[in-house]
Amino acid sequence: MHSFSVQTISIQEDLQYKVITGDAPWEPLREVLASINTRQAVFLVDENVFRLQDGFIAWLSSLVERPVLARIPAGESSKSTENWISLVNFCLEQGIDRQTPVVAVGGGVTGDLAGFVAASVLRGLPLIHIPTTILAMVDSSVGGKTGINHETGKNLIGAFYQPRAVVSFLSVLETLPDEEFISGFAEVLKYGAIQDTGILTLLDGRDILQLRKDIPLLKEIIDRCIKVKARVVTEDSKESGLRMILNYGHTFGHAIEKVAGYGRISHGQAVFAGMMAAAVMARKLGATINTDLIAQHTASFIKPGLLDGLDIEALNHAMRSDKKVSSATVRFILLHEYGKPYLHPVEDSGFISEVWTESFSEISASIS
Ligand SMILES: O=C(O)C(=O)C[C@@H](O)[C@H](O)[C@H](O)COP(=O)(O)O
Repeated sequence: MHSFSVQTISIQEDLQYKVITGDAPWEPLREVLASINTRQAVFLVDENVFRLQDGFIAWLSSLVERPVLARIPAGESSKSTENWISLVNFCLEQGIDRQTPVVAVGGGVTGDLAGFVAASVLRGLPLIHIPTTILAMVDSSVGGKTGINHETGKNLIGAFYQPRAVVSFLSVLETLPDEEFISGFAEVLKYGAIQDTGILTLLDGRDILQLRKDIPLLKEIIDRCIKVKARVVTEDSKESGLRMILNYGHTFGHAIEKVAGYGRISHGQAVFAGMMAAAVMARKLGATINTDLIAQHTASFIKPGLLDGLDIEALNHAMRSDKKVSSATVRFILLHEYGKPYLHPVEDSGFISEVWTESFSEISASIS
């Protein structure tokens, strides 16, 4: 028998990249594109951005000699194998090479799908994220999680694939619909719950939509979220441990999205409900948490009836495909207290069902 060893240090392992936010950071974006030294770029653009920001798209296209653009339909159901292969085909029809960057312009759905296209075409094209929603700016564009959904569950097909840069044009938030603006704040509240509890204090007693008018505070909150994410992903890029805390509310939330049918309940709404359920579970395990710091925002996320009719057995079944599952046991991110998250395995599905029932009742009571 012969054996040989291979030591791999891929560009993805050593990649350090900037996450830039600004009203209109055109110069940093030009520098990123120039560093890739290519005349062509593939822009994969959220259809809502095309509709609401056609001038912005025209400017972006003008940054390269040979831009090619494809639209990505809005909504979580766009994260499908059909759309993935359609975009792969589009890229391969453009005469690209391994230096041709994919530029993802849009929200979380666009970033996840376009990121997975970049990760898979020619075994990896340079990726630049230009997030246009709060959710994408503070969360999905940072950290390299890319992928699409499977009938079994959310984000079950994908890759860890880091971008060359993330460049956020805060000016595009002006046309972001209120519902999308609020949805991204589920991830903002998540960062407050798991690490930067000052974020919860900043939002305490505020209507989230007020922040549309308080730009300095909005910028501070966005930067504080990115700072938390950048630190966690730097410490644990492949989610072997610490990074799981970023999944707070998601074990419940992803099950809600799947059972409701992708797109009926937004990721933000589902994660908000998931954080409420995680707080119920933590309380039942003995934690004393002032849930009002999050619960006070319930009416912004959950409209009456939104969660009605979700079958608890189906929710429990959907959880079993969560990527934090180990040895067939579902594992939750819970809080000892705000800022102190931990990973907790639960084998008793009856206990999980009780948590669903109690949290849906609490949510319903707080919005009736
Ligand atoms: O970046 C991470 O790690 C996260 O878990 C961030 C989440 O907010 C985000 O929604 C992510 O896409 C969910 O990841 P998944 O691995 O649970 O599919």
